Amino acid sequence: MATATAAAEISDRHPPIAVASLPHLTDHFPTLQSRTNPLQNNQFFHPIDGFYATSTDVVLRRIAFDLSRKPSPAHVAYYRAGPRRSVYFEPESVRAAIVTCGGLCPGMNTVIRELVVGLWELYGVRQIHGIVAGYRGFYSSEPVELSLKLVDDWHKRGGTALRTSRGGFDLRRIVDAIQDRGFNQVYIIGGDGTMRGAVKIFEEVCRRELQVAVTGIPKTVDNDIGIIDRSFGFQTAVEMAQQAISAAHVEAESAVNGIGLVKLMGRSTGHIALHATLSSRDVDCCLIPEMEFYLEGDGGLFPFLERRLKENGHAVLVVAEGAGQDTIPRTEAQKEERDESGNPVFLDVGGWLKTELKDWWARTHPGELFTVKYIDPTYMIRAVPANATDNSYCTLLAHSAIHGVMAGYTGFVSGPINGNYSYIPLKDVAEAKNEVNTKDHKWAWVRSVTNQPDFVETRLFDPGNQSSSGISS
Ligand SMILES: Nc1ncnc2c1ncn2[C@@H]1O[C@H](COP(=O)(O)OP(=O)(O)O)[C@@H](O)[C@H]1O
Ligand SMILES: O=P(O)(O)OC[C@H]1O[C@](O)(COP(=O)(O)O)[C@@H](O)[C@@H]1O
Ligand SMILES: [Mg+2]
Repeated sequence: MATATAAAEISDRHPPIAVASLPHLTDHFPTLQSRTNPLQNNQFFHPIDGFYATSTDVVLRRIAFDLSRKPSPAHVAYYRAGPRRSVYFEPESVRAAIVTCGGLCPGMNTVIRELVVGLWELYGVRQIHGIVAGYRGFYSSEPVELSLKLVDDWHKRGGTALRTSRGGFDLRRIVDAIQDRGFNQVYIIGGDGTMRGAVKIFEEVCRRELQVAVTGIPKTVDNDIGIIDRSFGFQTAVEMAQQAISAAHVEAESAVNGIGLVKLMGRSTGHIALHATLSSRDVDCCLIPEMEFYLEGDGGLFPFLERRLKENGHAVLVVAEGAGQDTIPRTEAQKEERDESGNPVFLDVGGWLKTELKDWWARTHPGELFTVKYIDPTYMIRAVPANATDNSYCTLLAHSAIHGVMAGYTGFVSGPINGNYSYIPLKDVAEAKNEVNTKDHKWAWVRSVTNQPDFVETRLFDPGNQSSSGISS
């Protein structure tokens, strides 16, 4: 059969699998003794064949390929997350520290709770400490003792019960505190900035030859962290974003020439705006940081909105906070402004658009009714408890992290890759970005749902404008 031949040819060309190696405590402590995983004697687990993940269980990073293209030199794969048959910690000797850093994200409390529950129930660990208010908490406050009882209902609460902050990353003092307090497992929950900090902590721990496992649990409401499928809390945030879009839609369609304008989170990536647009279907135009746009002239935002107002009487516009930042006029001082973590401070693209829209309408349609209702649900979409899907995701994430640490891995992150929980080198995650690819199918879906201009090629495809496009028949 032709297909069998094709399959044979393909397997001949099948590139080798390159497994991303993970740092392990035995790299620095080769004589460290392993012991049987206490799960073996846990009354709630009956380890059967396949229960323990082994070093040959891997997850492929990419699962979609174009067979007609030259194969890449190797498939990249990551170790599958899960309990290992042997562990490198005696439960009684574990002193775990958990810290949350950066902005809020639905599910942070669930991750903390499940780290405590997993360590306590699965592995019998009792010394679990919460670091208060982000990285600075390592050296500026007393840790809180965490117990099953204390964290019992934390998964129902938004925010982080440990509190969080930006800035305050003092590497020497943080690692001094880890050393002085005798922490040997450090669980760091945070976004891209936090992960970059975690890499430095891991490297310093190695440099000082401390027997400490460091793991990162990626938290980012706007899904800007690469390699993993998505971050926890993202789905919850998209659901909340949709409520804002619905409200904007109601306001817009109840007005005469009404524009509903919603600003959503997304500093450098427009995933929340994109997903909320795709699922809401009320959106006429979605603006994201990965795509430049312009307001007036052929193919611009305003002529497009004018057409929509003429056709439908209203329009809904969704804009990610990082969109248009290069277009909004700003002073030299504003250009330099940074938050405590060093992130650039953005100007309010929603407020700016609202003003520009009003000016444009007053200029071009004097005396005609026009309304812009601007909704900025920024903190509402992230300060809520996680939904059911995100809650179970947080649980698996936390337990995966614990299994990896107990097995002696360090300098790693757990996260789902193509739906399978995996262990990824921390450094790779800290460096990987997850931007919206405006050239791929997902963005094409957005454009097919909204029919919005692409702000680049519109004139080329406008049949009424062929002379200026250079297209000849
Ligand atoms: N490059 C970096 N090196 C070390 N620490 C960093 C770095 N970037 C950010 N941090 C620290 O990580 C923490 C969170 O960073 P931030 O950017 O505010 O949030 P997020 O982790 O959610 O992106 C802060 O304490 C900040 O000082
Ligand atoms: O006012 P804050 O707490 O600095 O938070 C605002 C920022 O936090 C975020 O929600 C998330 O950012 P991080 O992932 O870097 O924490 C951004 O989208 C937003 O600009
Ligand atoms: Mg960030």
